[in-house]
Amino acid sequence: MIRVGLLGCGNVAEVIAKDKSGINIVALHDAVRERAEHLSEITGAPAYDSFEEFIRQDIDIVVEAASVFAVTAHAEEILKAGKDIVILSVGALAEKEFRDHLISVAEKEGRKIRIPSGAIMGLDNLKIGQISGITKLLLRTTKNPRSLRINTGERVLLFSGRADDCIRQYPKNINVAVALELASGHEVEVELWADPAVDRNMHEIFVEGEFGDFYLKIKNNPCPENPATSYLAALSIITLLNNLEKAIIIGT
Ligand SMILES: NC(=O)C1=CN([C@@H]2O[C@H](COP(=O)(O)OP(=O)(O)OC[C@H]3O[C@@H](n4cnc5c(N)ncnc54)[C@H](OP(=O)(O)O)[C@@H]3O)[C@@H](O)[C@H]2O)C=CC1
Ligand SMILES: O=C([O-])CC(=O)C(=O)O
Repeated sequence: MIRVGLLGCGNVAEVIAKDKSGINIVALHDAVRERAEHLSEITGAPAYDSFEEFIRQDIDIVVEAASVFAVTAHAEEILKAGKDIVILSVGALAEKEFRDHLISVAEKEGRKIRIPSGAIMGLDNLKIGQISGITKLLLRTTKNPRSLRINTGERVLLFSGRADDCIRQYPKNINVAVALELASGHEVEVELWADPAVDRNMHEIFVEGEFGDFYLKIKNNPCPENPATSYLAALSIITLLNNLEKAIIIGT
């Protein structure tokens, strides 16, 4: 059974920890000790105060659900320790130099970097952009101002531009833009809106290309303790882990 280490023990990790589908969590680490200890009570897995101690454990795959900064700080070491990694804070890979370096480390070590679909649908077939022309790729994300930690009584456009610039400004809110970019192999135009009238995290994706066009709108329920994070992101990781060893792979 695959041995999973959780790097980051916040909202997403708690949903994973409480899942009953048989995920084998063997080690926990969080910058905030109490959070790792809380998940230790739920899972029975030990919580490690230091990352170095955590990564020495007998783990097959580390699930990162911490922060963009955690990926920058630890992803290379995780791969070099002989473990695969699931990266939810995929915004860390917006920087091409870092991304290429990490991929070359994974290749050298014979390990895999897995990017879950996270808070959106449609990432699977968008990979056709790697072999076929895409002429438009726009992500319009709308969240309640509370999620974005701002105060406004009306709908307001906070950002319009490139994904790498947006994730630099909103590292906890727009990882999906970078996931879209990596899947499709194309730059994504990003709009980030704050709207007090919405209570769910909404992502609209507009794509046009040689294949035709599609429009996708998803209205995500937030995680219980963190309105910025969609519950779907945690479900996406649980599903990824459950499918790792299956003989049939569904979706592009
Ligand atoms: N790709 C996608 O579609 C999605 C990506 N995300 C991303 O997933 C991540 C997890 O989300 P969520 O569970 O809601 O976040 P939370 O803030 O609830 O939990 C993250 C935990 O990780 C800790 N942490 C942060 N950096 C480090 C580090 N370097 N080493 C150890 N622990 C660390 C945090 O501590 P502290 O509070 O002190 O920082 C916090 O306890 C976020 O980066 C979020 O932006 C979320 C949803 C969708
Ligand atoms: O959870 C969401 O809706 C999306 C999100 O925070 C992110 O992409 O970082």
